Amino acid sequence: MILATLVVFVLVVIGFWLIPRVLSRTAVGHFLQSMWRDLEECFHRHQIYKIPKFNQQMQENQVYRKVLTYLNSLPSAEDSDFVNLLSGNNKPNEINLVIDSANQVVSDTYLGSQIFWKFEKDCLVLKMRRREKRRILSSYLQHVHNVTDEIEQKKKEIRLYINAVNEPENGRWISVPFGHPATIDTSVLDSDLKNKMKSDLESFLKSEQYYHRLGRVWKRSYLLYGPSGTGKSSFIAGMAKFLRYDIYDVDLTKITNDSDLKLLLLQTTRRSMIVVEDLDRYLLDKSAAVNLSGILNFMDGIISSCGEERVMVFTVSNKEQVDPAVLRPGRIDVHVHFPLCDFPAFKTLANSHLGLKEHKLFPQVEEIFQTGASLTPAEIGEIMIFNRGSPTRALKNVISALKSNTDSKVVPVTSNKKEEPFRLTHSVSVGGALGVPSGLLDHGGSVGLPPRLMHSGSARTVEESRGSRSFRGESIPTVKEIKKFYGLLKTKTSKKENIDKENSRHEVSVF
Ligand SMILES: Nc1ncnc2c1ncn2[C@@H]1O[C@H](COP(=O)(O)OP(=O)(O)OP(=O)(O)O)[C@@H](O)[C@H]1O
Ligand SMILES: [Mg+2]
Repeated sequence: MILATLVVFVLVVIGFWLIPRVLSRTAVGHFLQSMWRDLEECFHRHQIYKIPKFNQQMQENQVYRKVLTYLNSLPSAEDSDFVNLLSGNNKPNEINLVIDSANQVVSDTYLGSQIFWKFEKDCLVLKMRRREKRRILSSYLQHVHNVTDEIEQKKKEIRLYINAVNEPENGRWISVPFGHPATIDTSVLDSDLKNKMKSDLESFLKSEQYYHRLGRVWKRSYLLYGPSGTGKSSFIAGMAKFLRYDIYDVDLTKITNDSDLKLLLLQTTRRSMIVVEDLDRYLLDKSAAVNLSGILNFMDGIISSCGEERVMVFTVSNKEQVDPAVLRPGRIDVHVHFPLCDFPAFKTLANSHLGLKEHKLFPQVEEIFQTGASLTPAEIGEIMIFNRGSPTRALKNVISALKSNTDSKVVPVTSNKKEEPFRLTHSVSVGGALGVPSGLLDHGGSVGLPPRLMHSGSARTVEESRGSRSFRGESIPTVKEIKKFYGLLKTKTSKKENIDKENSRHEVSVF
């Protein structure tokens, strides 16, 4: 008797444990579940909303499109009975799951409430409990809108816009897909600084409500400053990719007057990055079509006249030469300094360009950096790329170029400007002074330099060739020569080079 009771008890326990598991994995279970759900819903009054595919003018209803995108992103979409597998629009290798629209019901949960979406012919039907609609309807629709926006933003192809001469058919901007490979992570900068920039951009993206609560327009401005070839433009590419914003690259030399500049800005879209490169050089040009007040109006005016969700980025070689009115808090929110290469940056470049984590020549390189020698990351990067077949030769050439830089150094241009007290400034300084080793080139000094650079100025000296540094009778390339050789030089205008080379500090100042 006791044994029989025990057996029954064990069977009951197993039954209770087993049956739900079996049911949850079988079609019978699925059927029973949906029956139960329908039965439960029978006891509630429901509110139905229809979202037609087309509006009264037979144009696509944007709400329908957004809801469809939202539904396809739900985890329950994957579990729905019929799912189509479709290739991506511009990416044939990508496979997307898309709910088959034939009479399917997709359920969603929001703030603890069950919501049902039904696909009908040319419309979507939203069903929710009537007593809950007041509590959740508007915030649920806002949630659908936000999620869809985020998905579309992620999928969006970034475009680069450049201002052309006015063409009535094409407008002021000509655009191309933006395929620059640089990211914030590939920039050789102090990692703390990169993280600060990322979190600054991230918090900007999430701050719409915050800005509006303060009565401020949702926008942020950045000043990237540092010598030519320190990675400012590449960083802009990284920022745009991080934000997934289009870039509007304003070429001020094509602007005819102040109102022309304003009109140009009116034709930009939200969620875009407006970039003005080399602002210092433009402001110094007395024949420029737009003067300082025009630029200030442009910096402020964009906010009110062209909408929100904009990031503005200005680059300058030398911040000291820019009128303080341009840089004041409110016009520029964040200052980012792009320094010359220091030893840690050199090691990062050696790792990424040559695959070197350590090398017997590193101590020599470090010593030379400690003497105060430095080159731009662009200069060091190009030497490494050119010699990537032989890391040792690459390092020897870097050492030679650094040595020549120390030899040809004039009195450092230093700034006495004091930081304003309320700035949050992050600094990483480059250190000391040590001797430079000799006899580092194994194949006659310039082996390993790009061929164009080997004979470009071999007979010239520093005095004869402005900006070209002489080393053992051979010319060491300037960044401009290297860029020209690799087709990297912009045709715009000549650049004032390496003005504040000795000021090798990373800096982010947040106002
Ligand atoms: N900090 C850096 N990190 C990674 N790459 C860099 C860095 N600095 C320069 N480079 C490389 O050097 C080249 C030139 O850089 P970039 O054009 O971004 O410099 P820039 O500061 O904008 O110069 P300019 O003021 O002359 O416009 C690019 O190929 C870039 O990849
Ligand atoms: Mg640049």
